[in-house]
Amino acid sequence: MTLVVGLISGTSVDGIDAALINITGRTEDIQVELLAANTYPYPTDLRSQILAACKGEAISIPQLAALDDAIALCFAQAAQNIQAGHPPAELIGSHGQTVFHRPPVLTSRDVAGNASTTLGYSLQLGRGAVIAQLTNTPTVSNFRAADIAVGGHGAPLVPKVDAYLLSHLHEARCVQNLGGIGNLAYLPPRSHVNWEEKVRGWDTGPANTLLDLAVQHLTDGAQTYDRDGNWAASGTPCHPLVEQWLNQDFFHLPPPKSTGRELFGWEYLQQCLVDARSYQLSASDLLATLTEFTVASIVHSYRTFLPQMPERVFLCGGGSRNLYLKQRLQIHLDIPVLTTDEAGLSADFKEAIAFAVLAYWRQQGIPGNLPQVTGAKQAVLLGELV
Ligand SMILES: Nc1ncnc2c1ncn2[C@@H]1O[C@H](COP(=O)(O)OP(=O)(O)OP(=O)(O)O)[C@@H](O)[C@H]1O
Ligand SMILES: CC(=O)N[C@H]1[C@@H]2OC[C@@H](O2)[C@@H](O)[C@@H]1O[C@H](C)C(=O)O
Repeated sequence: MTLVVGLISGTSVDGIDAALINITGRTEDIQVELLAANTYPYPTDLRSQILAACKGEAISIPQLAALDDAIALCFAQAAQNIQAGHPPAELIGSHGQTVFHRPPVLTSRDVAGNASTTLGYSLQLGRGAVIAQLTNTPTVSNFRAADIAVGGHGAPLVPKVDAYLLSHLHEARCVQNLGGIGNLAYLPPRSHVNWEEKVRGWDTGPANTLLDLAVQHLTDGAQTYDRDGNWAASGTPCHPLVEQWLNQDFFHLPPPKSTGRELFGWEYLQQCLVDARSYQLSASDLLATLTEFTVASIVHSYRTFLPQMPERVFLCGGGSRNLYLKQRLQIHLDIPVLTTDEAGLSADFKEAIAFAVLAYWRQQGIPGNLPQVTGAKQAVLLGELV
């Protein structure tokens, strides 16, 4: 039994998700017990600085260093707070805060069809050495770098954890994360020969980023998201606009693929607002249309790139609490749409749990990436252990 803390702040930049878990077993036989979980919001000023960096605003190297350590300090505090009242954790897995993500780019193809790509780059702030020092606990961080160095996207990394915690003996499942960005893990039945090799995963596009930015725009910053999707539910989606937005190259790229706020961020929303003008949409229609865009991008991704449709879909991430989004997905997919809570794994804290498991695998010498998901040349140990 190993007690591990997992920490992550995702692309929504809404705060640090922390989970304290007990791990037994290794891969096929791994089991996790969630002992404590909480979200610790960033101080407002720090969140603004992070969002500015994500937006691509200029930042000097001394400012970057200060931001890195301010984030590390918050992560260390979260690690300490989540352990209150429990025996001390043996290990911390800290994803950190993504401020930049660039997938590998295809540069050329030779006559035999072999692709040449530039390496991707993904920057997570909140250095692990500082967290290890402040918490006096071995810490694994910088999980994406090793996968990227062997040609992968460095994302998504959670599908291997999903595979061992959420796959079913006889049922093909999808786990759909609805964070700032959406991503899926396709889990074939475990009874299939070599089922692990048939696991798939990729980023589906925006989940909540555009919706959140639109709500902030419509309320002059008074609200940050559409609670339960109530506002969008009072509108009507504009289907021609959704079709137009789905023409974006990203949705037609075959996996492996990953994305971030660099593509589906503030500038993207500005273009959506311009496009929406010709349809004279009300605020609620705009939110319904952006919600439908998220739903359509997921459904298109499943129908185009999955080897077969799953029998059930399990949602996780903040968007799984958006009842309107969930309802629209259910209607379009026409298969049962549940949350991972209903499969025994917290929908709100699954990513934090996953980074605790990935840290544990790093310590145990077990690779954490799935090459068929990230596009890496090989399976590698993920993260740096301090
Ligand atoms: N009750 C709710 N109703 C509607 N939306 C919600 C609700 N709760 C959370 N959300 C949405 O979920 C978002 C946060 O989701 P989450 O914390 O999973 O994202 P993240 O982990 O930052 O992103 P990613 O997985 O892309 O890294 C919020 O910004 C909000 O849009
Ligand atoms: C670079 C980065 O932080 N990517 C995140 C983001 O948020 C969702 C999606 O895009 C996913 O690819 C990834 O996160 C999860 C934790 C993953 O690696 O599986």
